[in-house]
Amino acid sequence: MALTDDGAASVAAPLANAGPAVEARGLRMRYGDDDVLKGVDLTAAPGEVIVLLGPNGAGKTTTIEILEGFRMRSAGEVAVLGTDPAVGGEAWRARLGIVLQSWRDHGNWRVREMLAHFAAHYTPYATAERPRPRDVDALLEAVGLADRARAKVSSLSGGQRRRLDVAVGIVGRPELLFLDEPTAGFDPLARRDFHDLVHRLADEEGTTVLLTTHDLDEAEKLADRILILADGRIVAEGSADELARRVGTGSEVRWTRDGQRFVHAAPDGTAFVRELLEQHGDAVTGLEVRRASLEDAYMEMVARHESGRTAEAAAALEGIGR
Ligand SMILES: Nc1ncnc2c1ncn2[C@@H]1O[C@H](COP(=O)(O)OP(=O)(O)OP(=O)(O)O)[C@@H](O)[C@H]1O
Repeated sequence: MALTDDGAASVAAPLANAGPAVEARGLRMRYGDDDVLKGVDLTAAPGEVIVLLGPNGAGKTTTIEILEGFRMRSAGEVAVLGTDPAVGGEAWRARLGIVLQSWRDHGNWRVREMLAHFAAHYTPYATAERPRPRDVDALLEAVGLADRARAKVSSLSGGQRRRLDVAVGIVGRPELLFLDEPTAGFDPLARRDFHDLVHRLADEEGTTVLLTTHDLDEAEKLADRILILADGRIVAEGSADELARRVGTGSEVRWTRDGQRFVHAAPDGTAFVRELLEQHGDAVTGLEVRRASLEDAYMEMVARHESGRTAEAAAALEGIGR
C-alpha cells in the first residue's frame, strides 16, 4: 500500500529525541460504583506500535478515550504528547489521529468530499517536519477507496466505511494514532493492506500507534509491545514472543509413523524431537513442532485474573454471610 505523497517520503520521526508519546500512571476510572480502571500504568515511546488486548468490558475503549481527551479520568497522571489530555487544546488535538470504535454518521456525504473536509481542518497545523494535511487522492488510493471517491458514505460496505475511518484518522499526518478495533469488518486483503499501512506509518513517519483489537494474530503481526488489560490493570506486557514464553506450556509435537498420527506435549520440544528421531529415524514423517502461542499466553493470563476475581468475590460473599 503506497502511503507517501508529495514530499512525505522525507518526513522523519519528529519526536525521536522527545519524551514518551504517552505516559499514564495510576490511571483510574469509576463509573458509578464500578471501578473499571484500578491503576493502569502505560508508556508508549515515539514510533512504537502498542496493542492493547483484553476481554470485552476490560476498559480498553475507556483507557483510549481518556488518552484522547474524550473522557475525564477519576484519578491518575496522564501526559499525551507532553500534555494532559483533560486540558489539551485544538493545536494538541491536531497532532492526534483518532479512529473510534463506533461510526460518526455522515451518510449523505460523498467519500472524497468528506475526507477533503476533514483534511482542510489540519492546514493551519502544518509544520516543516509534518506537512498537513495528506493529499486526499493519494490517501484514498492508499486505503483502497479511490474507485468509491464519488460514492455516498451511506452506500459503502462495513469494511469500506472502516477504511474511510482509517483515512480520516490519518489525513492530518498524526504523530500519535489511536485505533479502536480498526479492522473489524475488513476482508483478509484489506487487513493485510492495513497492517502494511501501520508498519509504514511507524517506520517511515515515526508515528506512535496505540491500537485495540480482539484479533491475536493481528496483535502479533503489528505490535512492538502488547499490553493485556484485565480486571482494571495491565496484567502482562511484552512482545508476542516474550508473552508466549512466559506461559511455559512447552511445545506440542505432532508426527506420523506407520500411517498413524501422534501428538505429544513436551516441556522441551527440541529434546523430544531428537529422541524421537534417534529411535525411529526415517519412519517419522509429517513432523510439526508448535510452541506456546500468544493465544495460549492470552488465555492463561486472562483466565488467571478471572479466577482471581472469582476467588475474591467468593471470599467477599463468605464475609457477607458471616
Ligand atoms: N459511559 C459509561 N457509563 C457507565 N459505564 C460505562 C460507560 N462506558 C463504559 N462503561 C463500562 O465500563 C466497562 C469497560 O468498558 P469499555 O468499553 O472501556 O471496555 P472494552 O475493553 O473497550 O470492551 P470491548 O472489548 O467490548 O470493546 C464496561 O463494563 C462498560 O459497561
